[in-house]
Amino acid sequence: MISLKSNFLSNTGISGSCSPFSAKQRGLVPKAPTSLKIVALNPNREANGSVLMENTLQEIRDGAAVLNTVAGGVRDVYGEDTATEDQFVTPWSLSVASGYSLLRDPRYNKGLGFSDKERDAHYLRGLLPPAVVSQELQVKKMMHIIRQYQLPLQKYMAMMDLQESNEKLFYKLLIDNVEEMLPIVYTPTVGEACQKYGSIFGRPQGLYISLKEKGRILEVLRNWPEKDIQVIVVTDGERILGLGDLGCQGMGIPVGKLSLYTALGGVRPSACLPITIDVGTNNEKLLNDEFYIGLRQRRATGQEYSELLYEFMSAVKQNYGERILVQFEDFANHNAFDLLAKYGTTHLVFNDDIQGTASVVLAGLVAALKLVGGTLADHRFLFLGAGEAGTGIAELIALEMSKQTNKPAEETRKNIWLVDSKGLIVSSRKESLQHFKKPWAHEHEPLKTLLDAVNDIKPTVLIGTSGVGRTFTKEVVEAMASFNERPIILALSNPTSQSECTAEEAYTWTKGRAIFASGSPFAPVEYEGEVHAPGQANNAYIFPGFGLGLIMSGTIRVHDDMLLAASQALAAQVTQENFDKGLIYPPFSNIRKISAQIAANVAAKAYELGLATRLPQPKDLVKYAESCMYSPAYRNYR
Ligand SMILES: O=C([O-])CC(=O)C(=O)O
Ligand SMILES: [Mg+2]
Repeated sequence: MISLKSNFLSNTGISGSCSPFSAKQRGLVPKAPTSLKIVALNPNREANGSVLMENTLQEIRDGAAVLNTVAGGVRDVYGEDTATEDQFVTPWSLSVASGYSLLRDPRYNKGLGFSDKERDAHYLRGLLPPAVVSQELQVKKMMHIIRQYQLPLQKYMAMMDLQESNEKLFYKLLIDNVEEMLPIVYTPTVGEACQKYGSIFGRPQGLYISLKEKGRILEVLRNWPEKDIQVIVVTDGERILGLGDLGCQGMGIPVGKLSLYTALGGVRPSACLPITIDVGTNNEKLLNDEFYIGLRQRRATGQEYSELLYEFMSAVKQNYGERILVQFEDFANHNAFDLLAKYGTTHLVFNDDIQGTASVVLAGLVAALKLVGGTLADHRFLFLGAGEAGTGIAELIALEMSKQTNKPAEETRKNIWLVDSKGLIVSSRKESLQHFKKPWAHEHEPLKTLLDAVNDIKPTVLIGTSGVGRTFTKEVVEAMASFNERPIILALSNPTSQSECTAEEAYTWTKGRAIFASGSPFAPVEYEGEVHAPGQANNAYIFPGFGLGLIMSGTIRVHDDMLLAASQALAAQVTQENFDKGLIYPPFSNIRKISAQIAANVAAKAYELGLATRLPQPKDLVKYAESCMYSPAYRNYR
């Protein structure tokens, strides 16, 4: 039996679980202007937890008080109890705030979007000025306000305020203006927001689990008002973008990633839970900052760290079940690989920095082949940076090459070279290398600098995953252009300040010949009369659709083939028109359609591998993905 409980319930003291009382006994018709109730009947009692059921419950949570649509099983009982007594065998009740509290409730608030009828029915008369406006006009007005702010951080804060006051308007605005607003709610601005998180936020946006909560994590999870969570994005704040250890202030990242889960991937907001695990920070500046919001101690490591993470992962599974997706985000290398390996076999986990980035970059490379010719195996790849992103991408390219050529990965890896802070990774360094670098230690004389490596290896593709800005120098880029007609240059580190080179540098130094994409967005560049629009090789293309695919199919484990499936789906979305502009990614303006394609491909792979538990498999997975997507349009509250 599903118990449905929302934050409103805790406000009104009405239980969300099955009640032994009849509809009338429970007084389903609101008498006072403090609360209204919706009763949801189980539309499919035999198949508890079925998609039909979940869609129904989702509708309720997403602001639908108009629920006569699904098999007559769910009814709006505002002012009229139309269900017969025996229909209330297994009811759930959901109370929705009315009047003043409704306006303060971000999930249901519509501001001036409330119609006159709704204002009468929901005790809003006089609480709003008389004008009634459409959601479209509200978006237009908000965009007008946001565009007047000079600083990206001001825009970011305006967006966070909107999310806190009118969630549907926030998502509609974000979806309808995705290319303009992505750099605000996401990289690069979210990086600055994290750096200043302590001073700019008052309201909690996610769960904080610190060492203080050790032994009580399950209890903490249960404090979160939403119960039906489908995806968690969790960070421990140790490597926030390329900005390093921001401790507890890393919370901006899970919050931002999850708002993209909804806006780009259509996962409903109430199913998303941002979490920051606070084991301390080694950032001296934060430790000495009197306004720092986290634990004032150096990072716990070793057993203390693993025990907390183990308790967290166990509590998550215990509370939300086998199908909860946990996305690891911005952990430092030394924990990221271990966590993925440790929990990959027991939980539905996904590391966005290792796997999401790999999938998006592979898609871009596959698309780029249309511009440069050849197969993946015909190219040579050189990375600057051998951490999560670098080795993750390298591994996925090697896997794809090995599938295409029928050669073992040990063989295909030989086309891929990595440079770290000590120079080219070569076999003579093997002993002192971290385990994730070892597969890339090929036979070669040691080379100290990136420039030496570029000149020696002569890569066709240069990929920056170093987290260090301006490391693709003029000499490096010019060298790439000297032996490649169209050098592929990907400067992936975030935010913009950490990008290995700018779009302008890439196009200027290659005399307009580069195929360039970056992790953070760059504006189009004009070079000798021609406009070059750089692509954004950011995992935001992948994780929302990837997650949706896992969730909608009830997948219980992530498999590398699903990353390849996501990659293929994304690469297939690049049109001739995009190629003509030198683009290797489709524009973000189509992202919901793209996410549906990715979700469908990922789900299809999950069914093929026997890892999907939601049966039977829907016939048309793309249509199904689209039908699962959250809509930010206002509902009518009758
Ligand atoms: O957040 C982003 O823009 C991409 C990413 O995962 C990272 O840089 O860690
Ligand atoms: Mg990340």
